[in-house]
Amino acid sequence: MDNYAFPPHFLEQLATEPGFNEASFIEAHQNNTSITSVRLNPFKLSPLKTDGQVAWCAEGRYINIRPSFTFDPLFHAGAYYVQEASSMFIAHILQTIRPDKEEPIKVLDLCAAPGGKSTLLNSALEPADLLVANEIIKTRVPILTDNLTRWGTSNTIVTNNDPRDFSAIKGFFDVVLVDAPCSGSGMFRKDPAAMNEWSEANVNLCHQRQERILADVYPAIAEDGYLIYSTCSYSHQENEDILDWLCAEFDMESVRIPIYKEWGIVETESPQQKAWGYRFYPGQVLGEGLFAACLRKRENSGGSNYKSNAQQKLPMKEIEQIKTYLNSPEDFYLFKVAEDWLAINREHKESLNALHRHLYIKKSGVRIGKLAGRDLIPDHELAQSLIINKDEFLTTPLNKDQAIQYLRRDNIDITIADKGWSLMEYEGLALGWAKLLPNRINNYYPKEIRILANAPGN
Ligand SMILES: C[S@@+](CC[C@H](N)C(=O)[O-])C[C@H]1O[C@@H](n2cnc3c(N)ncnc32)[C@H](O)[C@@H]1O
Repeated sequence: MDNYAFPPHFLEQLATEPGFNEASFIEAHQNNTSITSVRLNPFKLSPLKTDGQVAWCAEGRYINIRPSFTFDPLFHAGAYYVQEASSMFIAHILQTIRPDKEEPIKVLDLCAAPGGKSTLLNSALEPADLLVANEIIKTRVPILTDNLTRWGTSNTIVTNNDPRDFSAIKGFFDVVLVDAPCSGSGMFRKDPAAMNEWSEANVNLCHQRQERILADVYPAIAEDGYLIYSTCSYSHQENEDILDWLCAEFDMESVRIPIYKEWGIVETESPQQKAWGYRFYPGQVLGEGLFAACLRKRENSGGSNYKSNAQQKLPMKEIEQIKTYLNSPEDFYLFKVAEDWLAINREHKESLNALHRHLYIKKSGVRIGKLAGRDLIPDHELAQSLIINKDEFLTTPLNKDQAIQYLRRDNIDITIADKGWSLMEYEGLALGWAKLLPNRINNYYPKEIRILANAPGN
């Protein structure tokens, strides 16, 4: 942090926050030891070596020495997501409000790219639950879809909409996460240059935008449904003041989240409505700055009947063929978008139809591929999914060097005798497809996500 200093008045304001420890906060920002953490994919077990447990998230792990994730095939296979530890607290909130998983729920992650909290939420959901991950900025949608594709589940829909578009689907979601765009002071340690860009004027602008986003999405929350609100800012205006505004403006009650003292998280109360919030300060927690809170909606915003049995007419013969590529095909609703076949958990057919009427859908369930006569041209999503019936395809195990060659779309140093579409695997996890031919291998790893960087040390 040598060439950077906290913005004027920043520390004075923070010093007035109950539970804030100024000395440990300054030290955590000066000693330059950044903390690396990852979250394991519960659906894709791997031999990743880690060094410690994140206290508030079962799948969260610390890593002492930050490796090059770009050059780890397990990362590309979706075995884990590199995520700052404090953010993983959102899973603890979800578990608190949903202790049993009897009734399926619909969850919206409204500000979702690049997908850290979407994959976090998704890990805690069952196939019969639905996750809609939305991102307003079009250019940020591909990273979100790529990360969800790697995660492998088939109960997600990705949309590219403004929050106001969700006001049309009244009472649709049982849980809405608004991980709001904010002034970002919680990331000063990871990105000290952001200190020079921070301003009180921007905090005020963020506050206004946060109110607008929340007001827009509020009708989409079901009666008795939950709003989880989070920022990576320390500013009162973006945190407790927003809770006061939500409780005053809408019929919402604050939900208290159980925490252990050893976690180092500070519980706060908003000045007027006494709504609980949870603050994470570097130096006091093993993570970066975060604010999170949970509110329950008490009113009914109305909402129409979202049932729709609209069904595409599709050739039975093709459906039967597509089913052979899936594990438990009876669990899925199969449909087509242009020439591509897709599968989503059967329970989500009506939701998909309802959302389709109001939103721009960028990904739904798993894209299986195109039929070309009696052959399938398989999609990358199918390779990385949990629903693929691997018995229908060849598999080619790769060592680490070969996996990196594959992920670069380079030629792979390997001798093969087979012919046909093959899953290219590393440590038992699929990276993507290749077509094995008698004298060469056609590498079908998607160009857009191939490794471009030079290997460390080169
Ligand atoms: C804090 S980031 C989200 C990080 C993400 N939840 C994760 O865990 O990976 C906030 C997101 O809000 C989006 N955003 C920016 N302006 C917005 C707006 N007016 N309405 C909704 N989302 C917005 C940004 O593009 C960004 O992806």
